[in-house]
Amino acid sequence: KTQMFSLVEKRPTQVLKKRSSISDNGVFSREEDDNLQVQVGYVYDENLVRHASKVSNIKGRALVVQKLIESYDLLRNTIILKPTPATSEELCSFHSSDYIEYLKEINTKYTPEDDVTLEYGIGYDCPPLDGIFDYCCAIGGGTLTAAKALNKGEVDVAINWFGGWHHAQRDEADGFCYVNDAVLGILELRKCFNYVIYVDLDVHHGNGVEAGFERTHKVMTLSLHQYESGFYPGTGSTADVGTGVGQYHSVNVPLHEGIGDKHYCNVFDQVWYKVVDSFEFDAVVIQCGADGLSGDPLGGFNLTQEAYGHCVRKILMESKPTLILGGGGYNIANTSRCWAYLTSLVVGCELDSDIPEHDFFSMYGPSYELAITPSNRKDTNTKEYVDGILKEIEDNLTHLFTA
Ligand SMILES: CC1(C)CN(C2CCCC2)C(=O)N1c1ccccc1/C=C/C(=O)NO
Ligand SMILES: [Zn+2]
Repeated sequence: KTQMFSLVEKRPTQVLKKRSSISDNGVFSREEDDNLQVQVGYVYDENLVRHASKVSNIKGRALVVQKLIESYDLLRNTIILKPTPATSEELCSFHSSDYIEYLKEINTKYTPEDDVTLEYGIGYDCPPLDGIFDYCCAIGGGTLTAAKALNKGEVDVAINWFGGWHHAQRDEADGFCYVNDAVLGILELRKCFNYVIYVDLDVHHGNGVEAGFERTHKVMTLSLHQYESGFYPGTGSTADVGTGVGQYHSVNVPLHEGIGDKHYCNVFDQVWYKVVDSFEFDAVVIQCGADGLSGDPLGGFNLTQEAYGHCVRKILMESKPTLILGGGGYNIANTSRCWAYLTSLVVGCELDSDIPEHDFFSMYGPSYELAITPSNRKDTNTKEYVDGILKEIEDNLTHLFTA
C-alpha cells in the first residue's frame, strides 16, 4: 500500500501533517498519531559521489554538496538510500541498445583528454569519460533507486542531488548529459503511478525528458527556462506542446534573462495553478538544476534559493510521492547552498544563516552565509511578454479541460 502524506504549509519550517493511508474506499484516512514528518529518502554513497565527480564542468561539486548537507546535520531524520547501479537492461528502458553497447565498448578506452569526435554525441559537448559506462550505471542507478523506494511506499519524498541529467537523448549524449536518469526515474514510477508530472527548474530547457514523453498523455513535462537565440538547447518555446495523444502535455515557459525571485515565483504560480487544474497526476519528479541562481557563470537568471524553495514547497503541497533531482549548477558554493536549503525544506527543519564550519567552509566566502544575494541586473522579461506566454499556455491547457 502506498502510504501518502499531507503537507500543511507553515512558515518557516515545513511541519508536515500526520501520515495518512488510503483506506479501502480510496479516501485518505487520518491516523490519530501526532505530527509525523514526511518520510524522506536521500540517495547517497561514496561510489556515486566518486562517479558524479567525473564530469569536468562540475568537478568536485558532488562532494561539496554532500558535505554542506552533512554539516547542517540534515540527514539525521532521513532514510539513506544506498544506490544500486542500473543494469544495461534498465538503461535500455529509455536508451537504445546500440548507444548503451557503444558506451560499454568505449568504457575504458578514452578519457576526457582524448580530443576525439566519436559517435552518439560523445566527444564534443560530452567528452569521453574514463569508465563512461560505469558512470552511466551509477548515475542512472541513483535515480532508479529513489523511484523504487517511492514505488514501494518506503518514502514519500526521495532526493537525489547526483541526478537530473535532463538533456541526454535516447541514442546520444547531449549537453554534458550521458544518461537521462530523469526519464529512467519517470519510467520506473509509471510502474506504480498512472500519471506523472515532471517539473524542470533548471535554466536550460529539459529537452531530453520532454522528447522522451512528448507522444504520451501519461506524463506531463513542465519546463521553465531561459529561451534566447543561441542559448542552449534552443528548444522549449510555448508552441512546443507535444504531439499525438501527448498534445498539450508538454508545457514550456520560455523566459528571457535577468528574471529574479519575485517575478519567477509569480510566473510559476500562474502556470502551476493551470497545470494542476488540467492534469491529475499521481506522482511528481522535480529537476532542480541550480544554474538559474545569481552568481552562476552562465549568468542567465538572477534567482536565489528562495525561488527554488517556493516552487518545491508549492509542488509538495499536492502531497504526492515526489522525486527531487539535481542537474546543472556551475557556481558550486551557490548550488550547494540551494540544495542544502531545499533538503531542509523537505525534511522540515530550519537552517542557521551562517554556514557551519566544515571541510569546504572556505568556499562560502566572503559572506560565509547560506543566503545567496541577487544582483541588481535588469529583468528583461517585460509584463507584455510574460502576459503573452501565460495566455498561450492557458489556451493550450484549456484543450485538456474539454478533453
Ligand atoms: C559545459 C557546460 C555543462 C558548462 N557550461 C557553462 C557553465 C560554466 C561555464 C560554461 C555550459 O554552458 N555547459 C554546456 C555546454 C554545452 C551544452 C550544454 C551545457 C550545459 C547544460 C546544462 O547545464 N543543462 O542543465
Ligand atoms: Zn542547466
